Amino acid sequence: MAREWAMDHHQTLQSHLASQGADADCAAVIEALAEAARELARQIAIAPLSGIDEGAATVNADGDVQKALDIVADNLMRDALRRAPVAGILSEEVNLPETVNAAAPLSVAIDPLDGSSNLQNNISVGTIFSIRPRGRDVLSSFFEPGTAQRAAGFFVYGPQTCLVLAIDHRVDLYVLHPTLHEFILAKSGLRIPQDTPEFAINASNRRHWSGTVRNYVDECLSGAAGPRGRDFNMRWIASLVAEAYRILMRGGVFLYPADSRPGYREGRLRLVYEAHPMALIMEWAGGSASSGRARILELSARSPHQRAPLIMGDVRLVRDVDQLHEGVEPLFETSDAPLFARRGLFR
Ligand SMILES: O=P(O)(O)OC[C@H]1O[C@](O)(COP(=O)(O)O)[C@@H](O)[C@@H]1O
Ligand SMILES: [Mg+2]
Ligand SMILES: [Mg+2]
Repeated sequence: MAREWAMDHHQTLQSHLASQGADADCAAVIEALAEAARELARQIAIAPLSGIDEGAATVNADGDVQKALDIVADNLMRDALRRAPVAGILSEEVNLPETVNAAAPLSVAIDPLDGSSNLQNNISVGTIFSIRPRGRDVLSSFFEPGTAQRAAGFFVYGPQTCLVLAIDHRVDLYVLHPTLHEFILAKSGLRIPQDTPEFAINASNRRHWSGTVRNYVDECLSGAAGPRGRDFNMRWIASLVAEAYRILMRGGVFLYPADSRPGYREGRLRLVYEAHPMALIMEWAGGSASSGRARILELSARSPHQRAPLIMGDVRLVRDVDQLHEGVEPLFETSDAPLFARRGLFR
């Protein structure tokens, strides 16, 4: 007999949200996303991942090459959100936020397919989302700090399709049951395991990093004999959702810092639909997320696709990186950049 998750009496996403008294509008948005994710998981499973049949390459608002599945994912997610109580949608794949129903209470920022630059390798990819109250107008919801988020989460399309959901100050894990076709609660109240000596960074960028980041990684690499006094393990999956999932399961720290390459002076990851939702998930699972100089949840974007450095995971490991930044002038980010102010371009 194969082993299965001890799925909590087959409690579905819908029944669990209702039993926990989740806000009805938030629940409707999450359920709409889950429906789209079920279909996206199915399409990923049958699509060519190699890029062979993809036709002409297009680029998104940020200049990233779009894969055919990026477009499929974007259409599925935005179609689903248009049927939910949503005022506006900001998608990685679209230049400007879309207005859906200006009177609706919530707005959603979304990375429809995260990790897609490595899709051809059949690694885990995912969908990241951030649910926020509608601001004075549709645009302004996306320029609030991350503390304004009502809920956030990500789906992983991997060996198992799952949903990690941060809502009402807890983080729950649901797994898509392959025959019931429902997201079933697998664990409520995830907590990041502490003191796991493990870091994740794309070390091929070492020559572009600041001295601070280089110092931190060198200290980890020097192991038990070095200043951190422990042997560290290293991981790099190149898929943010898979890295975040690993941290929730095993602990450790993830870094995508700013570096000196053109276009990377504020890091690679996008603040509103990558760093903000991951930061909420980390904090509500007992961890933290920082840019090295500020708490990610306190940063506001100056433009929809604003980037930010992201260091996330175990509170103590994130604090070690923050401490190395103390008193060191920013090398790449300028301190007058609106990323460091409370509001940005549209105000
Ligand atoms: O290829 P790099 O520079 O290591 O970057 C990997 C990072 O880029 C991303 O793929 C960016 O996300 P998208 O695939 O949504 O653009 C993250 O998932 C991942 O952490
Ligand atoms: Mg992404
Ligand atoms: Mg993406």
